[in-house]
Amino acid sequence: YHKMANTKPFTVFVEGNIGSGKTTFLEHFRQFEDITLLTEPVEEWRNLRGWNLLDLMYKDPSKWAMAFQAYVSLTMLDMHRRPTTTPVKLMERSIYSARYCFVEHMQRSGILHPAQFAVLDEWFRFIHTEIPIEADLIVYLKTDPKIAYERIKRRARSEEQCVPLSYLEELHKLHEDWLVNRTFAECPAPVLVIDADLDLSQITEEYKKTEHQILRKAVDVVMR
Ligand SMILES: Cc1cc2cn([C@H]3C[C@H](O)[C@@H](CO)O3)c(=O)nc2[nH]1
Repeated sequence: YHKMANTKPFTVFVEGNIGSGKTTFLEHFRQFEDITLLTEPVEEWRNLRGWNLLDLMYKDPSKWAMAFQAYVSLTMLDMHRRPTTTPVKLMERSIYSARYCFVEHMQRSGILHPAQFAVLDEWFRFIHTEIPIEADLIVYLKTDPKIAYERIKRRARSEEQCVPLSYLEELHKLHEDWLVNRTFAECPAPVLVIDADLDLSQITEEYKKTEHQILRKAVDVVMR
C-alpha cells in the first residue's frame, strides 16, 4: 500500500466480553505491517499518577466506577482520535462498548448513582455528536460466558479474580443486545460475528476468515 497521510484508515473495533480473546485476536494481526493495532490501555487504567483505578473499581465499585469509567472513556477517545498512517486501524473496544456495555451495566445494577450515570451519558452524547468517530467494521468475538470465565481464571489478572460469572453473563447479554439482537442501541458499523469459543488452535482458521474480509475491505478503501 502507499502510505496514506490524510485520508481516514479502514477502522475496525474489536468487541467482546472480558476473556473473549480480543488481545489474542489483535496479536494475530501484528504480522501485517499495514495495520495499526490499538490495544486497550489497561496499563494506563492500572497506573494513573500512581493510582490503580482498575483495582480500586473492582474493590469498591460504588465508590470508583464513576472515576474509572470517566478515565476509560478519555483513554478510548484518545485512541479514536490518534492519527494513523496505515490503511487499516484495529482498535480494542470503543467508546460505544464503554457506554452500551460497561456503563449500561453499572447503571442497571445500581453501581452508578443515576446522577453519575447522567454525567457519563452526557459526556458520551457530546462526544458522539461533536467528534467524528468513524468505524467501518465491528468484529464481535462472541463467547459463552462460562468459557470467558474459565479463561479469566487461567489468565489470572489479579484485579479480575473476584469477577463473578454473573457479571460476565450480564455483559454478554448487553453485547448480544447491542451487536446481534440490535434491541438496545445503534451499531456504528456492520458487525462480523466470530465464534470465539474455539480454542487457540482451531481459532486461527476463524481469524483467517476475518483477515480476508478485513484486508479485502481495506484494499477497497485504499484503492478508492
Ligand atoms: C471501553 C471499556 C473497556 C473496559 C474494560 N473494563 C474492565 C474489564 C476488564 O476487567 C478490564 C480490561 O478490559 O477492564 C471495564 O470495567 N470497563 C470498560 N470500558
